[in-house]
Amino acid sequence: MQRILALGYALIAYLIFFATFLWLIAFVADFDLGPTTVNRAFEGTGLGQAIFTDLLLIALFGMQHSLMARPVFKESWTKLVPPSVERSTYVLAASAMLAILLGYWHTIPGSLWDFRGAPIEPAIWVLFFVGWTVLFVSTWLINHFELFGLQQAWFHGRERATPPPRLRQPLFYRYVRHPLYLGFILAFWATPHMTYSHLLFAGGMTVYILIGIAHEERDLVSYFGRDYEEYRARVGMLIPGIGRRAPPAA
Ligand SMILES: C[S@@+](CC[C@H](N)C(=O)[O-])C[C@H]1O[C@@H](n2cnc3c(N)ncnc32)[C@H](O)[C@@H]1O
Repeated sequence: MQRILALGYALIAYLIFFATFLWLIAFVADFDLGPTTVNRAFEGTGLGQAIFTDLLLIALFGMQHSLMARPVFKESWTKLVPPSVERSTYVLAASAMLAILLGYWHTIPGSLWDFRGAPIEPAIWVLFFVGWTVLFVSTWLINHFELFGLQQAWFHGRERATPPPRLRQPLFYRYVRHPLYLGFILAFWATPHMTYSHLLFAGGMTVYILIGIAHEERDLVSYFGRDYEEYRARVGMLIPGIGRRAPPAA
């Protein structure tokens, strides 16, 4: 019974995440499909309050992600949450924080560029969708079901131990160490209409991604050791060949 509950919980967490993620895509694209978009959210507050609120929302989102993903945090809270649904609980918390970010976003008036209707507009949309595609494919290259907590609950249900994570370097991972984050960055910046609202979102999230990479790589080095250090010395961070780190001492 407990195993079926764990699997049901993992599935619900996955579906909630999926729905929130679709909202994120529509939000960034400024498609009126979800409750808000980057340019059609809260209005009417002063500029200072809007910027402060948006930066606070991004910071809260980043803190939840960074804190809950750390091994030391996982170690302590798996005393409360069963390990089989630890990742699903993370996914659920991340979806809640994302929904808060998108739902309470404050629109900022004005724009930096506007290529809507210009010949370059289709190329920008292609880049936008390439970003989401790279991101989605990268989840499968890492391990889609493990990333979203389904594998852990499934293995628990079948009374099998979850296999330990492996250092993966297929396809995009041969050229950059963080293709999934690169996909986010492309999708956030490739817009035909860069409003100041969108600029704050893209800029704030990019800064968070760079901070997240530093934390993630620290954990990857401590888990995979020399293998990750060698990978990091050979492969660029977000752009091929750029952001390689000094090789480990022999
Ligand atoms: C949201 S994914 C992002 C992966 C990667 N940073 C990227 O942008 O493609 C984060 C998880 O992937 C894991 N991870 C990152 N790089 C990995 C690799 N090369 N092989 C296996 N797992 C990796 C991290 O330990 C973390 O649990």
